[in-house]
Amino acid sequence: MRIENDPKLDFRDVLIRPKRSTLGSRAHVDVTRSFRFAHTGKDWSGFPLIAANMDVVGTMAIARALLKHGAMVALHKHYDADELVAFFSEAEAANAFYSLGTTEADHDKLKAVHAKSPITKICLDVANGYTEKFVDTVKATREAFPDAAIMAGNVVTGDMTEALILAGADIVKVGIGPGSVCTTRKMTGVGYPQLSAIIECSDAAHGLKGLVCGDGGVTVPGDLAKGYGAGADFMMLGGMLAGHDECEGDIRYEERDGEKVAVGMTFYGMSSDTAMKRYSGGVAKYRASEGKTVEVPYRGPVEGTMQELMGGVRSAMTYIGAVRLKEVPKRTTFIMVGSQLNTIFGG
Ligand SMILES: NC(=O)C1=CN([C@@H]2O[C@H](COP(=O)(O)OP(=O)(O)OC[C@H]3O[C@@H](n4cnc5c(N)ncnc54)[C@H](OP(=O)(O)O)[C@@H]3O)[C@@H](O)[C@H]2O)C=CC1
Ligand SMILES: Nc1nc2c(ncn2[C@@H]2O[C@H](COP(=O)(O)O)[C@@H](O)[C@H]2O)c(=O)[nH]1
Ligand SMILES: [K+]
Repeated sequence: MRIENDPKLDFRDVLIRPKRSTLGSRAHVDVTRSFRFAHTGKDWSGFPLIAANMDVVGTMAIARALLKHGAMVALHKHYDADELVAFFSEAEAANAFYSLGTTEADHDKLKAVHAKSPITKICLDVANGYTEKFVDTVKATREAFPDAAIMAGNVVTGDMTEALILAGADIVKVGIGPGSVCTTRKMTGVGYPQLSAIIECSDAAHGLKGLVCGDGGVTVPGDLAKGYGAGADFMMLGGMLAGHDECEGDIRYEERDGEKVAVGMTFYGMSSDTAMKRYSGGVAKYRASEGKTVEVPYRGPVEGTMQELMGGVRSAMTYIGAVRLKEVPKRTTFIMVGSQLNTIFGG
């Protein structure tokens, strides 16, 4: 047994210190980023936010809505091949990742879809990115799809970030246990505070010209700015994008003044009982669920939430004098805090 003593931080443990700047308006900052993917040499630019590959938010409708802002989506894994073929032949699929795990069936489906509609972005997603099997899957996928950008995870340490990039990933997905509907830390005791995970993994990735996506744990728009400040090239969001018209969750309605109004929407982890019942016929005997099922408030079109998220990032940039999103990590000084929000009137 060993104990590591240096502090490891979560989003809530820090704030960003303001800095003198010449920026006069939040309209004067540029939130787009341009990247060259290490393995394909191809360029991408846009707003580096990715909707998580979860049933409720990793949807084709979210992809279409986010594309307007140059943002992305990792589609959930449960569309059938025909739907995927049709979607990936649309222009709206430009910023969408095809997501899959490590099973043979997953990979056969990807090949079948790719043969009809070329896939240019692949998200290899498993709960535990530390297994040999996963590294082998990344290598095999890189060989089979030399021209596709590959995002792979999840991991939380520099060593494994490097291993996945060397195996063929362009983007490493970072986060074990920070998610809004995640119970991995509670069930297993395993995890890593998300801000530190992003700082350490991005440092490792950037040394190899790789990129990272901070996945999970964003609870307020400010966490997005902190993630970019910590070095995340992309940030992935689940819960913050749930509850919208473009989602695939069940809506709950209430009668109000004789009218039926939408009030809530289901949202669940991909390792929850709900997901396992739906896709695997239940929870296997030797494992426990590692996700929750919750109801989030119904929030209308995702457009409003995107404006809040992007507006928060723009404002953060003016506070630290970053004209372009790329400058944010260089201009970020985190200060450790005992409390970050005044909750007298709620969160
Ligand atoms: N970022 C995070 O913290 C987490 C994210 N998730 C999300 O939920 C999805 C579904 O998760 P889930 O169904 O649990 O598994 P996955 O889809 O990740 O993968 C399951 C495969 O990995 C094997 N495996 C080995 N160790 C583990 C482990 N500790 N946890 C999970 N699988 C393991 C499983 O074998 P076997 O079943 O035989 O053990 C199975 O073959 C994930 O793909 C991910 O998107 C889930 C948990 C954590
Ligand atoms: N441990 C679990 N993690 C999960 C599960 N389903 C999804 N996830 C992870 O959460 C993020 C989204 O986080 P959020 O805080 O933005 O909501 C997602 O991308 C996955 O990595 C789960 O069942 N268990
Ligand atoms: K995910």
